[in-house]
Amino acid sequence: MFPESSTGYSYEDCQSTADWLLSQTAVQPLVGIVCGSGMGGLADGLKDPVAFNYKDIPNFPQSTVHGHAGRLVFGTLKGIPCVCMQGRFHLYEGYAIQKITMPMRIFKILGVKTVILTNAAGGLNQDFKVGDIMIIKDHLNMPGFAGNNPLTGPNDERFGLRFPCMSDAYDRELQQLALDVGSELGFSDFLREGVYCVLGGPSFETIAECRMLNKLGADAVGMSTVHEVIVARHCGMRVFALSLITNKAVMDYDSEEKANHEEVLQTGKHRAEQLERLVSTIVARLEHNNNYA
Ligand SMILES: O=P(O)(O)O[C@H]1O[C@H](CO)[C@@H](O)[C@H]1O
Ligand code: HPA
Repeated sequence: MFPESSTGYSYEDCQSTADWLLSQTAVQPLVGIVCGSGMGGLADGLKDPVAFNYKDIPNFPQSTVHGHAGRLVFGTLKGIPCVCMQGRFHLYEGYAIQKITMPMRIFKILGVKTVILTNAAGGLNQDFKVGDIMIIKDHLNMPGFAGNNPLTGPNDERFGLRFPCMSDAYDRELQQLALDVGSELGFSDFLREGVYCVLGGPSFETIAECRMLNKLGADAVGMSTVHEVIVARHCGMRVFALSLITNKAVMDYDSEEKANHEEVLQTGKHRAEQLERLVSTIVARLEHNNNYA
């Protein structure tokens, strides 16, 4: 039904990739970061970086999307050991859903406790502006409604439960921490909270689809993150996620606007510096609160 839908990576495959990585770097990451489209600069903030091209990592898929460099970078952020995906995988690249989410299981075996995911998204909420940063409080998993869920297939209890809860997917303490940090940094004017909806892509949404998604309760729409969140929660890591609103979803037949990937990458560049400060300050506070678990 879906590409290689029943064949994920085994626990042993993930373990051997994690062992290979740990044999090449002294960094034992506590925080895992995923960079969204055009947000790869987050990884450039890591101190004493050790970087691996995805093509050199055993079992790793390759990045095929412009704006996703395809490197796994280890290093420290404000003294905290981190690993950063400079480029993620998407369903529309043709990978099985188990493959695009496999890095979350590698994170877990590496010792990561908290995952911070970022993405570029179209704003459906009419109050949102391009350049706003939305703290994700919940999601709508549209591919999941059609049966395409990354946990499909045999369940390995070493990763987690057959039926994991998702009502607490986005850690509430971390959402509050991000609001506090955003306020201290003077970012409150462009910091929002909302519901992220994932679609398969790669075509952008029609006007009717955007209207429908907004009516269903989505504030932003994109083509990533949710699958990673499900797998990260399944194996017990804490999750914080945010969307950069890179474009306004077109909701009006009189509009001349057309969604395009160049605009998405451009907006990422404009907000890069603030995004990096927000994420690195949150990471530093994780240490302060000692709230890794
Ligand atoms: O979600 P990220 O990886 O940030 O990328 C977003 O930007 C791309 C579309 O411009 C899509 O891949 C969408 O999901
Ligand atoms: O408008 C969008 N739709 C879907 N994915 C996206 N990623 C960035 N912007 C968008």
